[in-house]
Amino acid sequence: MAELLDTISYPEDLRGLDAARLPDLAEELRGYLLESLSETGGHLGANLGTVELTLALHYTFQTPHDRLVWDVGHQAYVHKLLTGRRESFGTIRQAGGLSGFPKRAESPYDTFGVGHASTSISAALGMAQASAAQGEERAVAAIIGDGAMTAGMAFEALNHAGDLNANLLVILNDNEMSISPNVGALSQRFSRLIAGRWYNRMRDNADRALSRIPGARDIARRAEEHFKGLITPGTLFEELGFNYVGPVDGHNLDELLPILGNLRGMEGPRLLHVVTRKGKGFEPAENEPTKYHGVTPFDPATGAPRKSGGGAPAYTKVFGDALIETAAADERVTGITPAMREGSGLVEFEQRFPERFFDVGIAEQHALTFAAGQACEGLRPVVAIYSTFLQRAYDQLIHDIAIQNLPVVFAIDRAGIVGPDGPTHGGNFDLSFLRPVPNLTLMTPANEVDLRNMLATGLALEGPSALRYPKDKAVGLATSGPPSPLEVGRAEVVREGSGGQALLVFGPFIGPALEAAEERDATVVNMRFVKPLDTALLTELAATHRHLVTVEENTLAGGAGEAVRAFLASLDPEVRVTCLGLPDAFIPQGERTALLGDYGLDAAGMTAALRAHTAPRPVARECPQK
Ligand SMILES: Cc1ncc(C[n+]2csc(CCOP(=O)(O)OP(=O)(O)O)c2C)c(N)n1
Ligand SMILES: CC(=O)[C@@H](O)[C@H](O)COP(=O)(O)O
Ligand SMILES: [Mg+2]
Repeated sequence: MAELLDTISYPEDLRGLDAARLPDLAEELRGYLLESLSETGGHLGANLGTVELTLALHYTFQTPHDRLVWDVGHQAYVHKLLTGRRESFGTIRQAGGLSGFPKRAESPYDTFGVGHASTSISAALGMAQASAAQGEERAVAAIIGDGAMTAGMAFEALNHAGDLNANLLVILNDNEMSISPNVGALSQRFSRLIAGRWYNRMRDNADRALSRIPGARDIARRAEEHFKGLITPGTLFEELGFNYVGPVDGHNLDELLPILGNLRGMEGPRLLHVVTRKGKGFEPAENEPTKYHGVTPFDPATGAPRKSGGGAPAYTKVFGDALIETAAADERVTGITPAMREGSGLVEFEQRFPERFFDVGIAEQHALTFAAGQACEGLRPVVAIYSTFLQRAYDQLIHDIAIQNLPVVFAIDRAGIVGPDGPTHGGNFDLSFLRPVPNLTLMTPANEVDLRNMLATGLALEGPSALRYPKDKAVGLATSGPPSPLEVGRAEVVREGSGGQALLVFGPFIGPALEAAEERDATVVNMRFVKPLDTALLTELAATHRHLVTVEENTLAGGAGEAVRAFLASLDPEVRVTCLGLPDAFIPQGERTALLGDYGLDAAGMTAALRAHTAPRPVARECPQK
């Protein structure tokens, strides 16, 4: 039952409640989250951990006039439930449904579109500065987790906020977790502080004792500030110009409400350090916060997933196993992840090679240049990174790695369509932004055997390389034998056809391509390398094939198909090239297989492309006479 929650559609309804009712509402929200997400899946742990904080924020801040900017935004489901989206909450992360992250187009309460970490303070600072410049009286708060606080961008923003002396509240939601347990020196200091709650009790006891001695409290306060500086990171924030308050219990509304009420009215940069528990109120999630960071539909009674895995391993696991095999054979190999140990398949690698595993936190730029430094000293670093998050370190890839031609291997996961996470997490662009980079070898495995061999290929190169693969199960081939290097720039003819047409696939499309090739007796080629292209094979094909269809799970703009088309245009303009890939758009959220079909990246789409060959060539439009 959620009789209180049923009365709340918007924050003004919430603010009409007596504060004493809020703990009951918190419990109803937790029950609602568990029930709904047990059906749909989603980011469970972080949302259970921010129930009270979200209530307190919408209760004390005059939203939407006041601005709340969520960092990453995966923890903003309660925010959505309280801002007019309870009825549609069951559609979250599904095609046509609510986004899993705050999205400006979705609600005026969603002040900034997020999904990638560590942007909230910058955006909130921009809003605070603009509001002040326009004479708008409004409170602005960024809510950032301890994981997101490990990114350099967060400190760039703190530094600037202190410089501007901006009216900005930063709320650090510290649950000692990223997706994995949080990493970094700052996180360790936070943990000691939280563990050191004795610090607060000791201070309160001393305060009471000294209050009876005139003047003693001032001396003690100064001593305390010094002492606090010795053991709390609050000093770090205070050095950046922030008034640090905390740590406070992020589940205690009696603490949160007055503190947020006071901080809202204060001026200048303030930072409230809030301590929460990821997964709060649901024992399985409290006990295994990493496992319950992102969940598929589950049994709310036990937390067990409704559907078990099974079938061929995901490419992520194929990569993780191959990295272990290559590292076992070559002690120079290291594995580096920017805070995505589980998602990138490195859990077992860390267990096998703890001294060669590096989780650098949410710090993609640092991850790449750290790898560059390792490579300078003869190591063979492998950076395991999602395509979408690699976007954040593009300059490091070019400037620190490619220009110096350093042997860093990029194992790019979640390439192409990601599904429920939607546009902010799409891996649509990596072929386009990597192809122009000199010195870089760019590979698209078509199956698990290719993936293993391409890892070995990259590790054998003296310069940078990248292999990219989707969030999907592998095709299920036997992977006997150790990963072994391929001949760089050589494609694999999978089917010899005599119909004068060919399907050239970049990635795991051989199955649907073979299906589509039957009807017209088309040739099927596993291209394997986007860079360098197998131009010798393309030259050979062009002599006997008058229509080539390229297939890639990447935006067409600047993609692999364009490389093929450019080469053939220079060779024989009469050869027709049809490119299948993603449009010039951000791919919406939805179910991955359905989305692949929507864009013709399946057997039906390839068949249609081959059939179109008989269609008359589009007549070039007459250029209008000047
Ligand atoms: C730039 C970037 N890198 C990685 C991620 C993947 N990611 C999503 S949430 C998360 C952990 C965030 O930890 P924290 O900010 O502490 O939030 P919590 O889940 O603990 O509430 C990570 C690494 C991301 N969203 N953005
Ligand atoms: C919020 C965030 O960025 C991550 O939790 C991301 O959703 C993980 O994606 P996967 O579920 O594909 O690992
Ligand atoms: Mg955290």
